[in-house]
Amino acid sequence: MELVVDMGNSRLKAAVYSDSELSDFKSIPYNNEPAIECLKKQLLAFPDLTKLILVSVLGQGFESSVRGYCEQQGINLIWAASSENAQGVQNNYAKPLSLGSDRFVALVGAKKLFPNQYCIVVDCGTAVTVDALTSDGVFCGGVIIPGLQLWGDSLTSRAKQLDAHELDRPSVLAKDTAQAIGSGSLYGLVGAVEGLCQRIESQLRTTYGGDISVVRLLCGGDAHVIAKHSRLTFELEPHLVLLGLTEFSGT
Ligand SMILES: Nc1ncnc2c1ncn2[C@@H]1O[C@H](COP(=O)(O)OP(=O)(O)OP(=O)(O)O)[C@@H](O)[C@H]1O
Ligand SMILES: CC(C)(CO)[C@@H](O)C(=O)NCCC(=O)O
Ligand SMILES: [K+]
Repeated sequence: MELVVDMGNSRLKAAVYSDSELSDFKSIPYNNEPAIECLKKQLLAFPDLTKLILVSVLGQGFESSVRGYCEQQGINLIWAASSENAQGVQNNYAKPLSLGSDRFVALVGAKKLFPNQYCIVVDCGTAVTVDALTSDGVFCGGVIIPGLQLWGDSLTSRAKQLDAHELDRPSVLAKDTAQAIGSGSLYGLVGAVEGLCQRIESQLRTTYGGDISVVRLLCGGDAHVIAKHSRLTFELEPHLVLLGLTEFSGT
């Protein structure tokens, strides 16, 4: 069987890929463990693993560890990474290889779901990325902002009187500190995502024509909560990166 794995900054996300379907979704925080140990534990749970398709934002040292481990265990590893042009996506970043591989793979996933559409891909993880893709599969650029957890963390780590934030009681008329920070984080991020989508859309219309339609896709750990509170319409695809990884299966 094949496994697709997305090694993010805080969490491992994985799914089994067989018969063109994804199943057995997992999202496991690293907590205080090295990411490689977390990955090894997951792999041990699949003794009949034949192929591992993996994307990582964890750098060169992590990549070497994974390559070494897979070689030692006889696991066929496919390392999905940003490139100038692959899987139907043309990467127009100034330095194409410096684009986060998770962003590239998410764009590949969007291209698979909406092959002939302009797309905006919003990935809501530790960081939030908002990326634009033309109907021809050209990645035209995007932005990076802090993710939901970081909005609150940045305040609680820098302001003495701010010590906690709660995201589960959102109100713009919050009546205690934790609720005020949590609500500010949530509605602030929702507003930021909406504003960025609208700016990108108007730029796409200026460049490619006023009559184009643009699909907005939302993925990542906080996709549901952002979709729930946004007034814009999104295609909710929480596993877009894992879906994008399946396109690397034959490579
Ligand atoms: N099981 C969970 N427990 C707590 N928070 C979660 C959980 N799953 C997702 N989240 C939320 O998801 C966000 C992290 O997103 P996600 O899991 O997509 O990526 P990540 O591994 O943290 O980061 P990256 O963007 O680098 O992939 C956090 O802000 C958190 O609020
Ligand atoms: C932006 C993140 C952290 C999102 O996971 C990741 O894609 C990354 O580390 N990117 C490298 C820098 C870039 O994409 O420009
Ligand atoms: K991610």
